[in-house]
Amino acid sequence: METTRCGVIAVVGRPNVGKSTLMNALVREHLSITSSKPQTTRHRVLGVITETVKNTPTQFIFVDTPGFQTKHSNALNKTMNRAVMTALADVHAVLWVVEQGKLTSADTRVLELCPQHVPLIAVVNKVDMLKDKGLVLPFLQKVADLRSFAAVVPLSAESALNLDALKEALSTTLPEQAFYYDEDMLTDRPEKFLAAERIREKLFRLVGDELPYTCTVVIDRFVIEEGRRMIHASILVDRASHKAMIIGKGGEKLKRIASEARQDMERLFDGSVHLETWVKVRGGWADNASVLQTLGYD
Ligand SMILES: Nc1nc2c(ncn2[C@@H]2O[C@H](COP(=O)(O)OP(=O)(O)OP(=O)(O)O)[C@@H](O)[C@H]2O)c(=O)[nH]1
Repeated sequence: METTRCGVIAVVGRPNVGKSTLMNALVREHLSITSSKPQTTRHRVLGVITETVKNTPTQFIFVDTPGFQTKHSNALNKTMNRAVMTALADVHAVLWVVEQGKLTSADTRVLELCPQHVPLIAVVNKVDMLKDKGLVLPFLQKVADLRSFAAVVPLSAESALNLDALKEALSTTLPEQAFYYDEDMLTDRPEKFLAAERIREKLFRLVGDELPYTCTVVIDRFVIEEGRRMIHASILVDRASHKAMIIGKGGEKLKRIASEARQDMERLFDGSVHLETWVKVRGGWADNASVLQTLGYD
């Protein structure tokens, strides 16, 4: 039988270093949502890609994780931190992502959580931002000195620069074993989840920095009628003032959020989508563990 490699890889790092952008670039699909606001990622999302690397068919199963939180300690953040720890407990390799030129105590704290017995690769992201590429070398050395890494790989997730080098380094750390999933599998998440995430991404991107990170999206209805996905979604916010912020003047903002989210969904699902969205006020949900469970934060 032909040799194959397959493994689960956790993508960890402090908020905003580009973990979700990296996973999307690696699987070449916009699966995990991204924005310039820290804490965009709240759930574990699997991204799967199967391809031949160094003549060996290899299945990479990436687990994108929320950025590890050290600043706030509400129930939502505790749940997110637990998701990071769970992701790390049972993997074949770990990608620890940092931003070029910036090594903070939050980065090293995440590094300390990475298990010693699992191959660890340091990814130095956002190298496209460097005008003088020579500057990256001392930074790579600084990172390499922190621990015995299987590799230290500089790249740009956004510009898809040096991703092949990462896949090559990563593939050799994965065990020789049969694939876990079909070769065309992309994610373990259902369409309903991906739909809610698309809306949440637009919220993060289109509503200004004043948008409280506690707002969330719930899909109330998701049915397929004559090949068309009919989706009803509620955006849950803490206060009436947040609701006004999202709806915008004359409803313009909400219209744009829904329209851009619908277009993304049509691309992702490869089919027509009818989307209706409402904004509802539900106070204090980010601090309420049982509400979090109802909303699917596992
Ligand atoms: N210039 C540049 N920006 C990047 C790159 N990768 C990611 N970014 C930007 O960095 C920001 C954060 O990216 P995300 O992928 O959401 O980061 P994350 O680590 O998943 O963030 P959390 O969800 O907070 O944990 C976004 O504005 C991205 O566009 C890169 O290679 N180059």
